[in-house]
Amino acid sequence: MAHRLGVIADDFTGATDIAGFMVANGWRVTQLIGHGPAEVPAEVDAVVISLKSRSCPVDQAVADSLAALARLQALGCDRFFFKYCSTFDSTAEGNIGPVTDALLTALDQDFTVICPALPVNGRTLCHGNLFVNGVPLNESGMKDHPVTPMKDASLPRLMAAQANGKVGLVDYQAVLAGAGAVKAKLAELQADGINYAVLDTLTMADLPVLGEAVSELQLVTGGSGLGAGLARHATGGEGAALARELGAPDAAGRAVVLSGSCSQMTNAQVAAYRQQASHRMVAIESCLSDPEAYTIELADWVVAQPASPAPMLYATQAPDALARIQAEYGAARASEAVEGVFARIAARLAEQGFSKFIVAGGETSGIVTQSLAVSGFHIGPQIAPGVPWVRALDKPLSLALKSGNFGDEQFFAKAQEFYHD
Ligand SMILES: Nc1ncnc2c1ncn2[C@@H]1O[C@H](COP(=O)(O)OP(=O)(O)O)[C@@H](O)[C@H]1O
Ligand SMILES: O=C(O)[C@@H](O)C(=O)COP(=O)(O)O
Repeated sequence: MAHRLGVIADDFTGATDIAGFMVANGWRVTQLIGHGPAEVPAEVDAVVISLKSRSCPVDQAVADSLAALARLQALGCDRFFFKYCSTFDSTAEGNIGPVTDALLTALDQDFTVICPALPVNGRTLCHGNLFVNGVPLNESGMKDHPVTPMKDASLPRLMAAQANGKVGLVDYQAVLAGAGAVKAKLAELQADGINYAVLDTLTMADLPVLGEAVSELQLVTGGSGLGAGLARHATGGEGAALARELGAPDAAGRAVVLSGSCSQMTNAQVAAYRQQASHRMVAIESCLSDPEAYTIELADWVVAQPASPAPMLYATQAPDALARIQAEYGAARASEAVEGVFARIAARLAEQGFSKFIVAGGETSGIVTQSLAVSGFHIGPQIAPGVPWVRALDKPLSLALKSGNFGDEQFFAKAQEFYHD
């Protein structure tokens, strides 16, 4: 019987990111949310479960990930992929280390790989250090992330700080030498008692090589690039067009843009879209003081705007403004308040017939998707690398869930070019 890959993704944009890349490389993929259906179509090559475990308490992240593992096993998966961010979003407490350790233990394994690289979006790995568009991770915009500011670029150090095992490296020389050399290096590291092997990666062409080298591991961990590599190695890229068709958005029904990311790229996207469409800023004071009334006010505003281009609500702030807000209200309190208002607005607009939600931000996408109560997604065409349109399995709703730093400045407008009758 063919193998089926089970993917445990630590946030919703990450889940659609890897699902989109696997579909673009020829795999048939179903994405499930929370307690979705107990069965998936027989021909599915991979099942992706979207969690919201990136920045929750460690115990909860571990429990949710183990529950997802059990569910994937029940769905016939026999190999597993822990998907985290291409910028390794985590802290010294976790959650990448503890979740990886728990999954290894549950699978009775002691060895896996670490590969967040996604070269098409500028995430590369060299000598174990993670770069974003050529800049070390800790000098990139990720140093100012509201929830997981990244202060180091060394994956061996970042992993060692939050996991129990030992970290080793498969350096780029081995990757250049091909899948056989990578396999040999992995075997050597494992024999030396290493538990996690960081995989250097500089180009998209490296990913099928790595996909081949790790295809027999019970558990791999990393970003959507490695997912693309596994699918490409398995299929040679055949079958992608058919898989994409299922998830394209319908022209019927209204759309809204909800931006809760404060990343550099989202700031640029919001600035560009402000020139093109009706827009309104979400005020933190009102989110905190009277979220119910504010939700109604903002949703009514959206409904009153012209339908096309889709109106935009944004909480997006530049780093200095965000720092002021966080100093005044507390980072966790402020972000929860903003997320709560976006969740309520999405539910209210769906009740009023909105059928397309273009959402910026991983946490924001998670809360919006939960609030729309969908059980899972068909994966559609990619608007930008790592951002496919997805269509709910059980209701007429389409979503574009954009990771903070993905897409170019015209992303919000581009997303609206994919509708079909
Ligand atoms: N104006 C704001 N004030 C405080 N927190 C905010 C503001 N805007 C957004 N946030 C919070 O910042 C976090 C951004 O995370 P996320 O949605 O994952 O975006 P990204 O993908 O860029 O990481 C969310 O929890 C969001 O609610
Ligand atoms: O791997 C990635 O970069 C994305 O899939 C992702 O997880 C990004 O997270 P957010 O920036 O929080 O959306």
